[in-house]
Amino acid sequence: MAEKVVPKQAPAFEFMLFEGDADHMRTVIATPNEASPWIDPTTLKLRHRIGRGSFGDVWLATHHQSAEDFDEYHEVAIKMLNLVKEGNLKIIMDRFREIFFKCQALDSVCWLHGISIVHGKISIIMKFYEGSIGDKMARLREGKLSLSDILRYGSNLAKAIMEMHSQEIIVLNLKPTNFLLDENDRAILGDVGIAHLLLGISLSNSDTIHRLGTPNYMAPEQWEPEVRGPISIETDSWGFGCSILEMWTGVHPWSGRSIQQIHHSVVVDQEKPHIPNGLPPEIENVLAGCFEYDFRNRPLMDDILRAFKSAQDVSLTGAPFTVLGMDSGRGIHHGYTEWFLTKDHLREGDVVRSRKTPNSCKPESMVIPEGKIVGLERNDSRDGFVLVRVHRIHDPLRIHASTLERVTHGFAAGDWVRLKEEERKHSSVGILHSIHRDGRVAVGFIGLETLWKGKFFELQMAEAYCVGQFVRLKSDVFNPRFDWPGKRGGPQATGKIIRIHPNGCLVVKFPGRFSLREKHGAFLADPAQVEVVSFSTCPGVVQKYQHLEDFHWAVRPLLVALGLFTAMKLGLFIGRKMGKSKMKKGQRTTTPREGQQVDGAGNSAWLPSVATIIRR
Ligand SMILES: Nc1ncnc2c1ncn2[C@@H]1O[C@H](COP(=O)(O)OP(=O)(O)OP(=O)(O)O)[C@@H](O)[C@H]1O
Repeated sequence: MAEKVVPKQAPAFEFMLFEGDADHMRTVIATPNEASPWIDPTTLKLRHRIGRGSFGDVWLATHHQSAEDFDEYHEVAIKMLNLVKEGNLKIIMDRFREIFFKCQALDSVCWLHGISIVHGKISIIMKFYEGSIGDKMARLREGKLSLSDILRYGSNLAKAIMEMHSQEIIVLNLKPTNFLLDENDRAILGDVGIAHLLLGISLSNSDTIHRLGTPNYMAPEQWEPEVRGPISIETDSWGFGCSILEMWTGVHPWSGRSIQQIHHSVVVDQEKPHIPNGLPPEIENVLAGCFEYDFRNRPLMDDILRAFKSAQDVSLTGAPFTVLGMDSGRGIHHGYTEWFLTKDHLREGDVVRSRKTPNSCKPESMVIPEGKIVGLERNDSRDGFVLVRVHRIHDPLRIHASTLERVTHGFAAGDWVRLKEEERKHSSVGILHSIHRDGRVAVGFIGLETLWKGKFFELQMAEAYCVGQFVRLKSDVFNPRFDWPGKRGGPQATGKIIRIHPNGCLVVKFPGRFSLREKHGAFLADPAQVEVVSFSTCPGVVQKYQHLEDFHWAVRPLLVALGLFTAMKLGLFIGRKMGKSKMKKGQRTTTPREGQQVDGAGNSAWLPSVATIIRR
């Protein structure tokens, strides 16, 4: 490829820098007396392009440094990001500076030299590595890696991603071409969270999907994080799982499908990538967890690393593979995956209550409404029994930790909460994802791409919703966040909750509406904008009947038919009675045939009135 040399002052560069120059940009990203990741673009010389991805191109370049007594240069890789709107430059630079300093301490993550603006594009300057796992796979005949390589690289990468998560960076773009290899054949995480860097920022090509990751590797919540999200560290578990499958099979996940088809499979149909046979059970089990639709049910990188390390140990000793974990049955425990249950470790002194079944609105059925942990059977409460002291029971109860949830400051993960101060940018009602013992909380709200972080005292409990409930828009909501269908002869339709996203977004179907167009369609609702409808809260018979119609569109035609049938029967019965009584009195005035006609006439008089009653 032709060698390119960066001009000292590229015109596009000046244009992108708010009428300024490189010095101006330096002041934007570095405050006085602070080390700066800024690299003067005139010291960079582009050699040739080595990669082209959805976030931009990667170039091999040289970085020149000189002083009076020395002049040296070294090879670097430069990721030139796609153009961003001018107003967003400072935000990205600020975010990069944060990532830059955080990554300096991480040894499994691509070494960053700094940032610059080359040809008007934000350019991340990195160490130049040997190549990527994607490149290595491309060189192999079937594109597959050996199991020992997969286990080794998998451990390297899980550790690297864990390091990123510990710095509160979500990578979001995990795939074999973003896994670099160093001179010791160690896998290094090559993407330092560029998608995270661009969260909430519109690119000039307005391609939002590519802003959020690479479609084949994207988790369900990654497609529309404000609506079906938020994205969280477990979003990376999905991308990691897809990458491991690709290394094992040599085939891209969802290979041959268009972006729209992948979206439909992953988000609408809730399909999971197929896990072929032959992987160690630990790996198969942890990968199955990576593809849980609700990210809270997925394993954390810590769990993934443990599974890879254990499989690596077993494969090194040559012993047969065994399954580790809570029990050999694995999978779902009372509606929660083992990965969900092991996220919070109980400690002595914790206040606990019985864990609700997922989507349950009935806390009153709890075995332990409130208790305090006074002992752990093992030091690690992940997989064991705990002793719980319950008010008015003399001896502590021995209970399995997985059936309990921690209550801190009155809140437990999974509770529905409302912000005390209304927020315009996002819904004020959401689902609590975690509460630390020191009162820090993380909540999923519609309208936010990531978890909202704050303190417990900013929240109050909100009404809980569950699957199967009927809801309608509140009467004072004139501009709902999402479209809501109207009702024939009434203002708002009532729908049934069929799913609840981790941010509290309700997925609602309208079984009371017959529409071929909407046969498979579902609507979304903001929990802050709807109210529950039930028989007990419907005032009066008419409203109760109306609610009955919400259950299925066939209720109304069925009742009309039933009404007509009853009316006919009643008409015939009365007609016959009247005929008989007239015959008894010897006042037969009509022939039986004529009598039937009279009955029929009586019927027709009944019909409209019955039909009117049945109609609302
Ligand atoms: N620091 C680096 N050192 C050496 N080669 C690199 C480096 N970064 C990237 N590459 C090379 O560039 C290739 C493509 O990288 P790039 O990140 O552009 O593509 P991508 O991963 O498909 O896209 P994107 O990350 O934008 O979604 C990699 O497979 C690797 O060969």
